[in-house]
Amino acid sequence: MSSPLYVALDTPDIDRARAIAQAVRHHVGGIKLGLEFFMANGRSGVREMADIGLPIFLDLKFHDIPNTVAKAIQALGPLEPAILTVHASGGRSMMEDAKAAAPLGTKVVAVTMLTSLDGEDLHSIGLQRDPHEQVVRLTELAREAGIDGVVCSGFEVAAAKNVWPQGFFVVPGVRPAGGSASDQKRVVTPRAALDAGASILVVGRPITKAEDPDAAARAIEATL
Ligand SMILES: O=c1ccn([C@@H]2O[C@H](COP(=O)(O)O)[C@@H](O)[C@H]2O)c(=O)[nH]1
Repeated sequence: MSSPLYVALDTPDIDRARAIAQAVRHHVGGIKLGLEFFMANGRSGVREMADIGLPIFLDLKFHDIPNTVAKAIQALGPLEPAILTVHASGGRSMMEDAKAAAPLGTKVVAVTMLTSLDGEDLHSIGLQRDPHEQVVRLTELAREAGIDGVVCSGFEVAAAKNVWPQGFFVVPGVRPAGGSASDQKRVVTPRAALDAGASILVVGRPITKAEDPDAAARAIEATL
């Protein structure tokens, strides 16, 4: 069985991204490429990374009207990413159209509440729910829209799975015990995220900023 650990290669430097991917390739299940990488390297950069042979998670977090999101996803179709992301707060129609536009083998997952936010942040944008309620509500909406799963923190994944037992659950905001949270606010350990029901874990800086990324990935894998 392939590892549930996906490494987030958040760099605009494709040579660096390739070098880290090559170093950790035997200890991760896939590569996550986000906005930073995509804005610098575009579709050809994604193709080059796909040549390494690991599944590609293209995390561009689309959030726009349904037509625009669907057309953007159609344009990415030839890349056939294993996973791509939209924001659940874009609404049910947008998620439905995103799924319809995606290649058959691509999982479409919706970000519920960014792991860099906490309850106070929710209130500051006018939402009175707590993170747990917000994640559960948007998970229900994503399930109703017929997409494949959601992104949430390790704190809410068990509750999300409870309302959607067949869903696919992506958990970022993952830190080895004692690791620096940086800009993340809802953080759990890899083991805790998996025990709570994560389908895959996304880990970036604890691996990419380590002196020895391969050793860091191995150490995380050993806890799973
Ligand atoms: O809620 C979310 C959704 C996506 N992310 C992405 O995951 C990685 C996390 O990187 P770290 O360096 O391990 O913090 C990053 O690419 C984010 O864009 C997230 O953190 N939270």
